Amino acid sequence: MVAGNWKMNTTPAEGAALAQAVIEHVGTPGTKVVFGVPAIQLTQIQALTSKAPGFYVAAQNMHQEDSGAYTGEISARMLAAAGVDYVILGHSERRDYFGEDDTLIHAKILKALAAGVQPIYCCGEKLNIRQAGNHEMVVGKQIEQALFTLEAEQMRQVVIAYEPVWAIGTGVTASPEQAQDMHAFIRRMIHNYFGQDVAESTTILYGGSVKPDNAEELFGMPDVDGGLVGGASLDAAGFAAIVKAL
Ligand SMILES: O=C[C@H](O)COP(=O)(O)O
Repeated sequence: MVAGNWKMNTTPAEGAALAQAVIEHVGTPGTKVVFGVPAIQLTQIQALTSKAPGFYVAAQNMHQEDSGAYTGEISARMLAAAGVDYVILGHSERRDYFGEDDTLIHAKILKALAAGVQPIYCCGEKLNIRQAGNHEMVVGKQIEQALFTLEAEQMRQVVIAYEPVWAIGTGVTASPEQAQDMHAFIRRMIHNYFGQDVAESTTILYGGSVKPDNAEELFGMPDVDGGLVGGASLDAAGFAAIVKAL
């Protein structure tokens, strides 16, 4: 899978043009291609992807309750009813700027699964944690808290995105070996808790300064199943090149 996270970029007109251009550049993809778009564009991009085999649409966030007095929020039920396929949960920007922790993210994951929207669960360590050599401990705890009460059948619906925070939007990407080591660690954790079958079928994406010129090397690592792409997903030709690298 290659998922683009547009974050808070593009107007509806710009978003429609971007998605259309990517679809034209890529043609029929040999992998799943996901557009993670601003909420206001979900129905519009869904209308495009529903006619383009291999393309899907993702929300960038949702609320953990079904409905109620939560001004400004969107529920999993609404996403499902709008035909949204995936929802990005636990992105480091949600954790840092909106105070989301793994208890809250876990609640959101359960709601998304119950509604039939597949979570793309983001985890990853900050630079000081990596420098102290504690990255496996921190990411391990994130995985455990967010995912380790799910049933195996629920876990099969979850996509994991490992995004070292120090690589997001910085131009500094993890080396292919650093990405592989962490992905293998995450897959071992999934294996130990959910068993081999689930571990092998779980898609683990790498995110953090993925660009057309480093995608092939990163995606070439055995446990890297694709990417969650931020900045480079806003350029149609560049994003298409990343899709083709996979
Ligand atoms: O969700 C995507 C990540 O935050 C990566 O962003 P980036 O590719 O701009 O580093």
